[in-house]
Amino acid sequence: MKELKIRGRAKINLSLDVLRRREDGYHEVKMIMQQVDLYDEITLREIEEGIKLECNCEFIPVDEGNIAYRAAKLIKEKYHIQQGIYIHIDKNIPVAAGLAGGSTNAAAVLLGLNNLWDLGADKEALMELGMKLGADVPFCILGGAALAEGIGEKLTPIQGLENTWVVLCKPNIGVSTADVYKNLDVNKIQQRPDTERILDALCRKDIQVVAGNLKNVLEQVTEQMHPIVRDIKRRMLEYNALGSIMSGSGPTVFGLYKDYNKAKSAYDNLNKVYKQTYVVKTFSGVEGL
Ligand SMILES: C[C@@](CO)(OP(=O)(O)O)[C@H](O)COP(=O)(O)OP(=O)(O)OC[C@H]1O[C@@H](n2ccc(N)nc2=O)[C@H](O)[C@@H]1O
Ligand SMILES: Nc1ncnc2c1ncn2[C@@H]1O[C@H](COP(=O)(O)OP(=O)(O)O)[C@@H](O)[C@H]1O
Repeated sequence: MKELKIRGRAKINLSLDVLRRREDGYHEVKMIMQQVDLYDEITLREIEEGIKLECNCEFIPVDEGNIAYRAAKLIKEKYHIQQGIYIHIDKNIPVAAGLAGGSTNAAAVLLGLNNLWDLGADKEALMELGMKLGADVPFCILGGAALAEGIGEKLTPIQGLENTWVVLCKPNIGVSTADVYKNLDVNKIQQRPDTERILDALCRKDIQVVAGNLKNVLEQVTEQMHPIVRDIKRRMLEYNALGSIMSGSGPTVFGLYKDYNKAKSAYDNLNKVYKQTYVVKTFSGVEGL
């Protein structure tokens, strides 16, 4: 019976703009996504039949409610695979945090099973399949850094933030992405990110300008429900972050640092109050870098 281990990494949004609400309730976005080296480890092991999932974290579903389970089901159906699969998720990424924890598990299952079963699907085909599971799944398959448009599935790979320290801090609350989008009034967005400016600064590797222009239009919505988000952001800046915003629909707030000692000091201070605090590097999408 074959076995494979694969990492599913978290993402942050360096910018997040919402352009309009579509008829189907989804929103058209324009956002800059960046993977970070905080990951869940997924083990895939062949079994006789069916799909069996286990996770070291007791409060996420282990049946069809788990997006990784649904990813395995989808690929088994699409490629008419009879062989069963056991999935183990060793979870490090906080749940319902705005870091694409579930999406990255689904992406890892699609990438891993394609490999384990020699299905020969290219990344594009897997991304198309991933789209059926969630808007963030295609990016988690692509990896690295990208400009995401459409509902998040139209991806253009870009120069990302290299060798940058990221402090992530999640207060002890979970946020539903659907609720945040529901509470957003697209006509009342006051300040939008200057996406082109950030893209240009990324190309020039000018982290100061990137950090100075971070902007997420969902922040205001989540902040209203959970004012603690504003407080963490204020503290992140107090602890010398070059820039700080909320990631995705939140509630995780991240800060960018060039200097490890400053990042570590911010981590030490925030970790005294918020147990789900991490200091990690940006991830370029290539293993071993
Ligand atoms: C906000 C973002 C930013 O990267 O990330 P997270 O906070 O989830 O990490 C994404 O847009 C989230 O993507 P993802 O979490 O995959 O969304 P899905 O599971 O497809 O959708 C969950 C719900 O969010 C809303 N939704 C999602 C994406 C989108 N472009 N417009 C929406 O309105 C829909 O109500 C949908 O039912
Ligand atoms: N493999 C998974 N990992 C994390 N959460 C999952 C998973 N499968 C299903 N979920 C559910 O999806 C919801 C969103 O979790 P998550 O993907 O971590 O949020 P976000 O997209 O904000 O990062 C949670 O309520 C959780 O119970």
